[in-house]
Amino acid sequence: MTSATHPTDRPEDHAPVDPAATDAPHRTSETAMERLTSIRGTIDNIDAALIHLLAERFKATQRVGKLKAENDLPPSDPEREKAQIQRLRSLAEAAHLDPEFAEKFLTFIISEVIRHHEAISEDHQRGHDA
Ligand SMILES: C=C(O[C@@H]1C=C(C(=O)O)C=C[C@H]1O)C(=O)O
Repeated sequence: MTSATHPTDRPEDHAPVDPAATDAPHRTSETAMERLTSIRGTIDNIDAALIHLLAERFKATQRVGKLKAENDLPPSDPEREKAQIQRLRSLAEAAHLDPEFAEKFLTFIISEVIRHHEAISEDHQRGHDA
């Protein structure tokens, strides 16, 4: 590979998000506690972003759950899940994240989504039976 434009070789796939994550020489005047506090600030921001992203994802999957219930579609779609797992595993590899962890994380989220879809479907059925 000669160029840096290959999808798995972009600089953003490798650059640390947090400049404080490196041991750059200009940071040596800081105490260890100052560095810890600074890095923890970054961790807190990332955790907040994860919560907001998950909230948006669940809003979208709730819409899918309603659509499926109204159209008699099953709560889960194993083929779609297989494709998502493959995609996230390769994104994880490119980002130097453990693909096993990425798969477990996605599987955990999807299992919660399916639980919601089953509940939406049962509610929908009950509404029609009443
Ligand atoms: C959201 C859907 O429903 C389920 C949940 C999925 C998910 O959380 O990504 C994927 C597939 C389905 O098992 C869907 O079918 O797209």
